[in-house]
Amino acid sequence: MTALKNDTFLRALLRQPTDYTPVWMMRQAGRYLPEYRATRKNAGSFLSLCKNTDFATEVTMQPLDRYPLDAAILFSDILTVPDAMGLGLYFVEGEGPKFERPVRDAAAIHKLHVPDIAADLGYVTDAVSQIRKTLDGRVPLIGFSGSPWTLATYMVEGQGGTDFLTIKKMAYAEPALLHHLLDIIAQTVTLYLNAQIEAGAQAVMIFDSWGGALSHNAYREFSLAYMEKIVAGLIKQRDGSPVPSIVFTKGGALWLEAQAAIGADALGLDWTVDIGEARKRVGGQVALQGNMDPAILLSTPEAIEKEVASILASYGHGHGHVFNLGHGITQHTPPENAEAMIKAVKALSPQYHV
Ligand SMILES: Cc1c2[nH]c(c1CCC(=O)O)Cc1[nH]c(c(CCC(=O)O)c1C)Cc1[nH]c(c(CCC(=O)O)c1C)Cc1[nH]c(c(C)c1CCC(=O)O)C2
Repeated sequence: MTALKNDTFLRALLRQPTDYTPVWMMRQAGRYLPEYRATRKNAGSFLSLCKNTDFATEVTMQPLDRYPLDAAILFSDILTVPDAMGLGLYFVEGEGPKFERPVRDAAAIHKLHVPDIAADLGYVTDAVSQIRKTLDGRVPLIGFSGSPWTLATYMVEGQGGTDFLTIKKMAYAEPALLHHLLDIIAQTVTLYLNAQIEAGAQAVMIFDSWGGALSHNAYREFSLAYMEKIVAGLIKQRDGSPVPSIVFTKGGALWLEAQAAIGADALGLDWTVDIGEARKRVGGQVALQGNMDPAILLSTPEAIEKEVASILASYGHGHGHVFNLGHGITQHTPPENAEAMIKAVKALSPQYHV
């Protein structure tokens, strides 16, 4: 494989010196880009974009061809994992992801097993290999998965964005049953991330999008403990290079100290926390990724530059910061506003690295 021409992102995750603060955006390949909407139309649906290697590669590259980003992220979805477990993923336009066969009781959960990654998720690792070839060392490729807790919320509730009462009732009334489910998912996610690493992923991110819905104690028991197991099970690249890991609990900024102790290299931050404060709390242990409110990208280039300057200044001098949004970019973002953010990071960050 070609040597990396730009390893700024990987160095920042390992808190090594860089010349500037690297930047990428969660959901950087997506509906805010007209070229994404065109490819999606050709593919017919979002899932056929994910399942076709050429389409997945094409949309992964689209934001990189437009902007000077420092990382690529595999185009896929966290819900490929429960789909591979047989739950029947589908998308309803305007309503988001759903499952035909949610697992709500002991009978359904006891029927689940760890899928055969090569057979059932081979389309994902094929995409990883093809994207690596297409990138040709331009920037590193991020592989990803959902956290066991976040995947379990979709599997038990049957859809996202609910009040989580079905799964929370299970957590409090039948904790052993939920632990059994989380354990199967954690085993699957470990194998899945390692298969992505074998196929060429150079960093991995675990999206715990719904961890913030848990209580202080339940978060540790039902979400963080499983992410800790996964991180401990991750392998290195074929050539022995480390694969930095990023753990992102949306709504989890109150618990950064606990997150910093699980062995991941970096923590993702949403916009509810001041990044300078977060650095004071955990910066000696982990790199930090974040944390601009994606809604700021709906404003003006001037407002965007001001916010970029404020986040960079708050993190301050030194290494270990990866600039990103605090959650995925929204589909209503004007592409030129994303460009204004990326350019501002490139222009304003070198002063913090001298
Ligand atoms: C919770 C979650 C999901 N998927 C994901 C998460 C975790 C991150 C988060 O909290 O947002 C992760 C994800 N989903 C997608 C990526 C691709 C890589 C990237 O560019 O970051 C990643 C990393 C593509 C996608 N995943 C999805 C889209 C939009 C699909 C489309 O083209 O219609 C994209 C680009 C679909 C999806 N998939 C999911 C949701 C809630 C939706 C949105 C549904 C909607 O808005 O209609 C589940």
